[in-house]
Amino acid sequence: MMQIDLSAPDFARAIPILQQLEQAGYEAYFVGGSVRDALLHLPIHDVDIATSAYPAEVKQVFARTVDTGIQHGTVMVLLHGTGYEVTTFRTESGYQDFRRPDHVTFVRDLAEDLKRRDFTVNALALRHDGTVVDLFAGLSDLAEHRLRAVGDPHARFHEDALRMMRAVRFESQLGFHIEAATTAAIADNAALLAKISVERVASEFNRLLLGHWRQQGLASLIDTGLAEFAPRLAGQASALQAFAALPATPFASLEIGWTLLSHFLQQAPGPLLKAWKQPNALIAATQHAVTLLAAMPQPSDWQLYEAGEAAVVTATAAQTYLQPDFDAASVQTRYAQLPIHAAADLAINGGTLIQAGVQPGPKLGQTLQRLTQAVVAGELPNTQAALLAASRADPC
Ligand SMILES: Nc1ccn([C@@H]2O[C@H](COP(=O)(O)OP(=O)(O)OP(=O)(O)O)[C@@H](O)[C@H]2O)c(=O)n1
Ligand SMILES: [Mg+2]
Repeated sequence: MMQIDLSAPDFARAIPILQQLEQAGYEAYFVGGSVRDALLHLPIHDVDIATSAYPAEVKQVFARTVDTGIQHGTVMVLLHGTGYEVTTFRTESGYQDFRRPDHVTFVRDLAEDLKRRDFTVNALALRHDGTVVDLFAGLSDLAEHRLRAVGDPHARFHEDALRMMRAVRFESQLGFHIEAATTAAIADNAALLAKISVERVASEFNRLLLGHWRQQGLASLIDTGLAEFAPRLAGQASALQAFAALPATPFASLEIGWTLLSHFLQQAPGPLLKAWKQPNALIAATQHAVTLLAAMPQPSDWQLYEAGEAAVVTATAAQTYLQPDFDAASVQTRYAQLPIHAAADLAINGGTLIQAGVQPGPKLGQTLQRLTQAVVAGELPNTQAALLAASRADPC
């Protein structure tokens, strides 16, 4: 049996939980993504623990627990200020909606729990002494960077269709490839993706966009037909192919990814990102960046001013994917050197103009806009005297 190093602080601090469960006569293991990531020498997060103890038994073993998901078998154990999810070994059945089981049954056998998991590399269990339980050749799949469904891939994707998106996300995130039978099952079941909530699909897609092997993840998304069942990607194979063929450099932000996707799909970011239920801040940021990207490679000073700093960073980065010799730094420097960057930087405002005798109303707004443009263009100095003089000379 293979041994792994448990000195990573996240594991080390949780080991007493495994030990206390064993001392009480139960089995307990680290399971899921933390085991996979530790074996890959990647940073680990959310340590999941699985145990043969039933929820009521877990609560008897530990002084401080919180019922976070007791009907699913999960009890949160509080230790040194951290909460650890401890979940009873379970089997699942039903899945009439392709999203979640109708019934979960608590079991005492680790094998029963591991065999309902999605991929072999996610079905490893790690004991407190560092031994790894590997019932489905997950270690050799891990070594070969292979994603393989546990058991029958069709069954796994029928249980939870989101797993198909997880596969392409892991591909992008880990640089693994999906083995043939698993790929074929995704292609056969791609339509089930439509059963999954947009938020869950989007969460996987965003992680795919940010992965270091994005090209591979996108290629599988297209080749398996999954993209046909994702919001606004149906019928867009050639635009997606072009997007997937962008230089492999990872996107430094979601904004860059969505800006380029919107560009290739020729879809306005508003409706595109709303269909994906993305947060309003990401939608607004992408809208500004897409507008500026359309003005690349030579945006005017005014276009840079209107875009604002965040969109300048995003759009210049996006342009380097479209035009490898693009000089992003010089456009960013031009932005930095603009005389003003926001209305608040202007030496006058509406109130100053009214005090100087300009009538309130739409004309006032137009005058302010013209003065702002003149300052941004370097045609007027940003001083109250110069701007007031110019407002008096303003023809309208
Ligand atoms: N649709 C899913 C989601 C999760 N799991 C199982 O539950 C574990 C934990 O799930 P989750 O935290 O969502 O994913 P991780 O694999 O841990 O990956 P990460 O946390 O890095 O996203 C997975 O490893 C897998 O064993 C599963 O079988 N099917
Ligand atoms: Mg996890």
